[in-house]
Amino acid sequence: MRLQEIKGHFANSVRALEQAAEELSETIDYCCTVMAEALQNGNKILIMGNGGSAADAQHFAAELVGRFLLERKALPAIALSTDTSILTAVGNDYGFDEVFNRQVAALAKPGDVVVGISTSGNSPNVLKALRTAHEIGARTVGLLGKDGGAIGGEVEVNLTVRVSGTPFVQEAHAAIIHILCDQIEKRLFPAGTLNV
Ligand SMILES: O=C(CO)[C@@H](O)[C@H](O)[C@H](O)[C@H](O)COP(=O)(O)O
Ligand SMILES: [Zn+2]
Repeated sequence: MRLQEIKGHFANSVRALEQAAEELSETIDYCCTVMAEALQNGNKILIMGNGGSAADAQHFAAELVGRFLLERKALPAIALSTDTSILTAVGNDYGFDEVFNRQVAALAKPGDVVVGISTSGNSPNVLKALRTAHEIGARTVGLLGKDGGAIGGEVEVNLTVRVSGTPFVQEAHAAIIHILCDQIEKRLFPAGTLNV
């Protein structure tokens, strides 16, 4: 019974990856172009999400500021889920729906890329911040799940892994983040040295 459950989880995860490969590869390619062009123009990438997606936001920013596989210069990316003083001050004083919005209002510039990660596509704090990003003139990307939710209807680049089950969506998101990092590095640093 337990082994069936374990294998069932793997099977659902594989299905989420297959769905993403089938339906999202072209949009992922376009997303890489948007991000690579922004970085080439001196803009930055801001990334946010709640819970497991907060961890994904940090993971993505770390790969860009540090490195994914290529030895190359640092790339500007900030996870908006990391500063406990900002999160607690803004959450306490203005409410939880403001924790990312306030940071986007402070940091985003026209031409930056603002990425919202949400498995439901409905987290109000992510949606609000993406609306502000759009008003500022930043490009908006949604790394989403299920039916894409409210965020799916508003972002410029919609990467929705159309499966139910938060863990399986998150597992596909992790793969998409690695693909984005890989492609961004290869496009910006074709002569970069490989570190494996
Ligand atoms: O990692 C998980 C579940 O796998 C949770 O921490 C999950 O991320 C949290 O419940 C989030 O608050 C869900 O938000 P969202 O993905 O719907 O925007
Ligand atoms: Zn999780």
